[in-house]
Amino acid sequence: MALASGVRFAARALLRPWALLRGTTLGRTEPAAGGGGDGARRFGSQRVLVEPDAASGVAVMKLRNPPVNALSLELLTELVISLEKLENDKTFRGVILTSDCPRVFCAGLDLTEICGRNPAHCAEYWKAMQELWLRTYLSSLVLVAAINGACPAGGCIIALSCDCRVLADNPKYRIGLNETLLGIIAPFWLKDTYVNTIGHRASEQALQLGSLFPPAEALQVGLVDQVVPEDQVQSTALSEMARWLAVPDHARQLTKNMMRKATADRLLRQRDADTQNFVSFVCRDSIQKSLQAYLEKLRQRKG
Ligand SMILES: CCCCC/C=C/C(=O)SCCNC(=O)CCNC(=O)[C@H](O)C(C)(C)COP(=O)(O)OP(=O)(O)OC[C@H]1O[C@@H](n2cnc3c(N)ncnc32)[C@H](O)[C@@H]1OP(=O)(O)O
Repeated sequence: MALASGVRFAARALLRPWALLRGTTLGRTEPAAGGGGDGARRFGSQRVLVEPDAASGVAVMKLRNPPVNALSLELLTELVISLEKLENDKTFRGVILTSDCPRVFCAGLDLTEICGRNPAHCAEYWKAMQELWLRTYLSSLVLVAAINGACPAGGCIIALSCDCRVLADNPKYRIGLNETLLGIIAPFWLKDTYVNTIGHRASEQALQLGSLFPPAEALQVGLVDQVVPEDQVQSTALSEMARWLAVPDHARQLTKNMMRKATADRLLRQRDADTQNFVSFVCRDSIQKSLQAYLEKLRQRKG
C-alpha cells in the first residue's frame, strides 16, 4: 500500500513539475466535490460541466461556452481548475472531454481575446493557454476526447493533448490546425504536439496548408483514433477509457511522462519568451488587421 502510494506520489510529482512555478489564480484549488466519497454529484462551473461517476472513477467534462466553445480566458481558467480538482481527487482515474454545444467541440482561441486588446491582456491570455496545454498534455489522468463537433485550431490542440480521440462521423466536423489561413503561426509546442501525433511530414504539409481534415481523412492521417456515428461517440469514448484504465496507473503514467516530458519541458524552459513572442506577434498591426478581417468574415458568414 505504502509503495503504491509512493509510486503514485512520485508519478504525480514527475508529471506536474510546473505546479512549483505556479503563483497565479489558475493554481487555486477549491475543495474536491464530495471529498471523493460523494463523487456522483455534478459539479463544475459556468462554462465547464463535470459529471463524475465515482463507481467507475471516470468523469465526463463538458465544455459549455456557447455558441462555439471559443477558448475565452474564463473557459481556459475554469478548465484548468476542473481538471486540477479531478486530479486531486483519488476517486478519479479518467476524464472524457466533450462539448455541450451542438455541432462544435471547440472553435479554438477566442479571437476577441486577442483582437484590439492591450499587450498585458494578450500575455495573460496566452499564459492561460499554456497552462491548459501543460495541464492536459501531462495529466496523470487518462483523457479521452469525445469530439462531437467541429474541432479547429485550439480545439484540435485540446483534443491532441488527450490520450485518445473519438470523432463523430459528420463531414462538417473537421479537425486540424488552420492557423496559417488566419495569417498566424502555431508556436513550437503546438507544432510539436502535432508532430508527436501524426509525424513530421504529415505535420509539415498540414500546418503549412492549414488543413482541416474531415473524419475519414483525420482517421487516415492519425489525428483521431476512431470515427464512429454521432450517437456512438460517448459509448465508444467509454470503451476506449476502459481499455486505457485496464493498465496499472503508475506504469501508464510514467510511460506517458516519458513520451511527453521533453516536449512539455521545452515550453517550461521558455515560457516567458514564448509569451513575449506571442504578444509581440499578435499585437503587430498587420496581424491585428488579418485577425479583424477573419472575425468579420466569420460574423458575415452567418445566416
Ligand atoms: C499565434 C498563436 C496561434 C495559436 C494557436 C491557436 C490558434 C487558434 O485557435 S485561432 C482560432 C481559429 N479558429 C477558427 O478558425 C474557427 C473559426 N470558427 C469557425 O470556423 C466556425 O465558427 C465553427 C466551424 C467553429 C462553427 O460554425 P457555426 O456553428 O456555423 O458558427 P458560426 O461560424 O456562425 O459562429 C457563431 C459565432 O461565434 C463566433 N466565433 C466563431 N469562432 C470564433 C472564435 N474562434 N473566436 C471568437 N468568436 C468566434 C462567430 O463570429 C459567430 O459570432 P456572432 O456572429 O457574433 O454570433
